[in-house]
Amino acid sequence: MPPERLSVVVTRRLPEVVETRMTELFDVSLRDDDVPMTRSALIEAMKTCDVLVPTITDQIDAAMISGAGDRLKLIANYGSGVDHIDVATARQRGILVSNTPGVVTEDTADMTMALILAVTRRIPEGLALMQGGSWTGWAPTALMGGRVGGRRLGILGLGRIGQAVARRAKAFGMQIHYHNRRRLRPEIETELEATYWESLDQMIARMDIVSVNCPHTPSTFHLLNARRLRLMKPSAVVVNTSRGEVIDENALVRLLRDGGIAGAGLDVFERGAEINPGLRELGNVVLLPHMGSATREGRIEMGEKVLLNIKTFADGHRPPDQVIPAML
Ligand SMILES: O=CC(=O)O
Repeated sequence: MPPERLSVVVTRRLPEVVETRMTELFDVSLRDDDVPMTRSALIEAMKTCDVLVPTITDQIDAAMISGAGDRLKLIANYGSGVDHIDVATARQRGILVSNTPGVVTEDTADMTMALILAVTRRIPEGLALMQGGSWTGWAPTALMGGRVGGRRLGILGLGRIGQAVARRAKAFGMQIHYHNRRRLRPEIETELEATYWESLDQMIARMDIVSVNCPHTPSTFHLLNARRLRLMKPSAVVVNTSRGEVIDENALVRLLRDGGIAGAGLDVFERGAEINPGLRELGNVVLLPHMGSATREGRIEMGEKVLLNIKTFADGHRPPDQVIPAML
């Protein structure tokens, strides 16, 4: 008898080639529509499948993991961040968790640069002028933004994505500064010409642009709180392509409204798609719908990573991208 195929539940629509390969390899349940599964549907699925493939739009909390069936052995997340999964409870229950790191690095760094340029060079205002048909021609003082070359960029979290941002920013002539839990090896600092700041407070008080590139964990929740945000220069700009929870969004809105900082570029929000109405009313912010890793190539590579994690597990080994609580 051929070995029984793993039963896999995928919570969202994935790129077609990924879904096709899933179907070839596993006994897979795919979605017809592309809306998040309800909590009760997820709970039901977790009682019967061997592998769950969730995304950031699924909250997989302790109660759901504790109530999962004995069959559930692997939560193979489609995405790099796993802050929506209670990894500690999964570990206690002997359920493995994996993610898709690496393949989102360059695309997310590109989007970070896009946000930095969009905010500092006022691209959305230019776009609105053109779309509104009200542009009357070149003018010496129209839509003057700030030059990025020579500006100090403070990267919060110089991991894979942070380093990719640093390489790009260096090519734009920016000065690279960073704060990280651990100082990086001297050769990396030399390659990036990056200055390390042990004190986040001291760093952000001196930066022209602050880029959030650390993951959201209990220790980075509201790392940029009201007090820290107020340390920033009034001319400074903050961009976030990581997770909304790292910034106290209400405090940020207040600060932007009062002119405490010059602008913000946000691809992620504290309450997901529930955008703080205050943010939408501000002229000095650029908002994107969490599309940092959204390239066709990247989304397929994420799927390939999920497939490899499940396949390796099915073959009796640990998934290559296993996440354990100590990593968070
Ligand atoms: O935000 C996207 C991811 O976590 O991969």
